[in-house]
Amino acid sequence: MLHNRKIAFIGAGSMAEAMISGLVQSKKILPEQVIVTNRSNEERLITLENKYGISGIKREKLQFDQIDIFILAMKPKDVENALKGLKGQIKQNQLILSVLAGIPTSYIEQNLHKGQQVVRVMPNTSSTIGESATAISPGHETAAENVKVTQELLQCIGEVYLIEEKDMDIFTGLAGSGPAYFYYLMEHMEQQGVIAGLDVETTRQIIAQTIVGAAKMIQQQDETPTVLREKVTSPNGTTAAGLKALDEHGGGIAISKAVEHATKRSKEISAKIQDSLLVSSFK
Ligand SMILES: NC(=O)C1=CN([C@@H]2O[C@H](COP(=O)(O)OP(=O)(O)OC[C@H]3O[C@@H](n4cnc5c(N)ncnc54)[C@H](OP(=O)(O)O)[C@@H]3O)[C@@H](O)[C@H]2O)C=CC1
Ligand SMILES: O=C(O)[C@@H]1CCC=N1
Repeated sequence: MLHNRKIAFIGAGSMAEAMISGLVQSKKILPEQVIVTNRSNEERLITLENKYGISGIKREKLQFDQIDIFILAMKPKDVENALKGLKGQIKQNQLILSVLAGIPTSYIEQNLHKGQQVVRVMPNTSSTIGESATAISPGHETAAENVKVTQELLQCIGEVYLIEEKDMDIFTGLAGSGPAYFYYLMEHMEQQGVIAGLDVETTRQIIAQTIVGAAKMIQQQDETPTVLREKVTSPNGTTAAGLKALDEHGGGIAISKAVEHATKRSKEISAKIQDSLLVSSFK
């Protein structure tokens, strides 16, 4: 299904690079199939071109009619301008994927051609190594075949979950932003290893292996996190002391709040963009 399809990233930042890296590494997508463009940073296009063997093309030189799938990868604040520029260049039968947090498919549909097929997707930066947890949610006009194409494409960068669009905010709070919570946790664990006299590189690898092991236990053993946590925790042992400190310092609440606030921010971005659409429809 993906054979020979041309994929163009509109936006060349962190998320575009993570996806490009995963797609090319998967070998299911050839570098020749991938094009990336941005607003103005030509040096960035050259860097991506050299690193991944794809084509970095200035926007004005992009042959829009040669593209099968566009992936919108700019910040939400830039989407209005980006869509204005795109509308005059694309056709109704070209598939649009959007990775933008908080931007509903309806907003993109209303700013492109009538009948434009749009799929909202939420990958994370682990796409870089083919380990993303990615959600997809098709818009109203999107044919089943294009949902399959999207699934097949994004399976190249990790696991894909087909969800209802109303669940995109919580998915973003859990998985889109999720890697950052684990890196934050790792930063704090690492500090303690170094304070205790370990070298930073060794500490980092020990923590990474500990997290990989715990994640694989959840994936491979039919046990809940609670049961697995209890198995680590000996009465009056080291883990009990660590968990007591986590509880006393609000560790559990802090993690819940991180997910809650990221989810809330995704909803706020949606509300803001929908308000702006409402205002412009009254102009
Ligand atoms: N980073 C992450 O972990 C994740 C991000 N996302 C989503 O991905 C999107 C991009 O995020 P991220 O990669 O971090 O952002 P970056 O700031 O790293 O990159 C944004 C890119 O968009 C380009 N751009 C801005 N306006 C336009 C335009 N009108 N036409 C073409 N390109 C344009 C910029 O080009 P230039 O530099 O030339 O201005 C830049 O290349 C966001 O919407 C975010 O919600 C989703 C999941 C995870
Ligand atoms: O921070 C952000 O808004 C983006 C969306 C999910 C991860 N990064």
